[in-house]
Amino acid sequence: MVLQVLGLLALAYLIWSLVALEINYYRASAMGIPRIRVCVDGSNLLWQFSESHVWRLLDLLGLELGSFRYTRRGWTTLDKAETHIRLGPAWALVSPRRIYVYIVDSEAVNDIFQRRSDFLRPTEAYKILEVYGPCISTASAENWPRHRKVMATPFNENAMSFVWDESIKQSEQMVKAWASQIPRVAKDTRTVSLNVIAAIGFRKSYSFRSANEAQQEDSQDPANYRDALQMVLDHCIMLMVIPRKWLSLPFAPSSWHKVAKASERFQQHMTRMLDEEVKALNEGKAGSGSMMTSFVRAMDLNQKTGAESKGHDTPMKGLSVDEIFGNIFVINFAGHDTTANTLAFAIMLLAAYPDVQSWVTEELRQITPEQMQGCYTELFPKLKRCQAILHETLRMFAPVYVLQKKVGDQPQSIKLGEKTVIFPPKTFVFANIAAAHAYPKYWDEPDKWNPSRWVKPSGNGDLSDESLIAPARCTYFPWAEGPQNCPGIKFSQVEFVAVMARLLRDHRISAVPNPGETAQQLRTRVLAVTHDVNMQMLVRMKDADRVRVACRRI
Ligand code: HEM
Repeated sequence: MVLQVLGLLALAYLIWSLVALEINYYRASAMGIPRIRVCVDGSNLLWQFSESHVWRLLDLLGLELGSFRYTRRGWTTLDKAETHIRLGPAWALVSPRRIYVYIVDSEAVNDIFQRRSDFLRPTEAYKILEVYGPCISTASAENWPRHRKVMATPFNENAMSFVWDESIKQSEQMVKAWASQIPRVAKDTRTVSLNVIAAIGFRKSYSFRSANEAQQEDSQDPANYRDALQMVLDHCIMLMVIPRKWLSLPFAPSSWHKVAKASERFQQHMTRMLDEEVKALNEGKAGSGSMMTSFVRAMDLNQKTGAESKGHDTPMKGLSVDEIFGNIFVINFAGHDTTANTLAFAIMLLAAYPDVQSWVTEELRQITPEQMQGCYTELFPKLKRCQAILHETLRMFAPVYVLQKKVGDQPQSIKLGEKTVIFPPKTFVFANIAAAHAYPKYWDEPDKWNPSRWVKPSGNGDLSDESLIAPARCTYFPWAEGPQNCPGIKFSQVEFVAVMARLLRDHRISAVPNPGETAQQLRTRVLAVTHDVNMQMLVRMKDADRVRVACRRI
């Protein structure tokens, strides 16, 4: 009986899905762009839990299932520009639940980015980021400018000097550790990135510990800010999906208790920092200069405005305490793995291309190691080849592979070449980063990692006269574009360039060959590891440790 009811329910669900799919397919026809049907929606919870197992099985069986491949999480990173080359600069993926339009056309993408209130960020998809409170990524269209305004100070040029110096310091320690061991590249770049972001957040420098050393010290109670932050970020998916009070239930596994403890510790650190900053502010003192300082100064502005405008319906300014905590978490979350993964990809690619290392070292030999600390303003703009490594790595391995926008209750139109496309209400519109970065119309030999494509030679052989090439608008947008772009652009650029400069000035990275492996086979193996990625939240290598890397002084 129970089985019969379940069977009937499953059948009813199937029929309902097919009908909904056909209705959406028909609605999408009004746009006049190519359409592809998929029987299951990527946001379906049951599918999200089973997706990786289903795909593991299908991969094992070697089955190619036509449009079903568009149900794999992060399929765009595998597809790159292939579907756009076949179907054109815009096409629709239609599921029983929604219509998703993928766009690669640079003018249309730019239009979408500029029209923030027509093409909304689907904040409901980001709600899980509210581990410590509401934040910029989940703010409504009206509230978002208030969050964004407060972000200006922690990312100003003063802060960038600090990012530069801390990144040089961390990479110095990393290179020293690497000289005496086989480094674990992806883990160690995470540590560098974590230490830099923790130093900015807490205005305190932490020593670099390589992954090999850190394995031996695994504390149950991460007492300091950095260790608590590390545990929180390492288990952020768990913290996003399981409420903290469940993690500390008596019968929960001890690993859950550990994560709950770290999360509580992190909150305690933020509360203490907040109290200290409020005290400093009330005493007319300068504060620590950390992110918290600027957030608290903005909070004071809010309180002041609130007091003066009693009885008026003045919109809130600055951030509430919950929003401060929420934003500190989201900045750490958004800034940590994005930069760390990009560094890891770049180091692996450099190991595959020794000639590119020589090219960069040529630039770096113009400065001495002693010149690096305290010289952000002078050095960063000079190091164009180091910046080129970053851009070319992000072109091929952007951590965020699509940018999601959503049409509200009114239809919206965009120009697509000569044509006008009208998106029905509630359509999801995706600016396809992975495709734009691999689109042959925008890039020569898009599959080739070639950092020199970013540098215009000087003509007189003088490296200081070289310049960086700016690609056409919205053909390259790893940090998004327009008003809602990434506030951490400069932060990540400065950190990346500082690490490259310190690493490549006096050292060479190489991949250790397996017995009997030729140089060509080795390069092919390293490149295969960089392309074997997983897309849980961001693009990252599944297992960078499959390539043993050596770092030697030159
Ligand atoms: C290579 C490094 C990075 C890349 C490729 C990157 C990329 C992006 C992208 C594509 C977005 C827009 C997401 C969306 O609209 O859905 C974004 C937003 C954001 N990023 Fe980054 N990011 C990087 C580094 C950083 C760093 C270092 C920080 C901070 C320290 C940071 C903080 C943020 C924040 C707070 C947002 C939300 C902004 C808003 O909602 O207005 N990012 N990032």
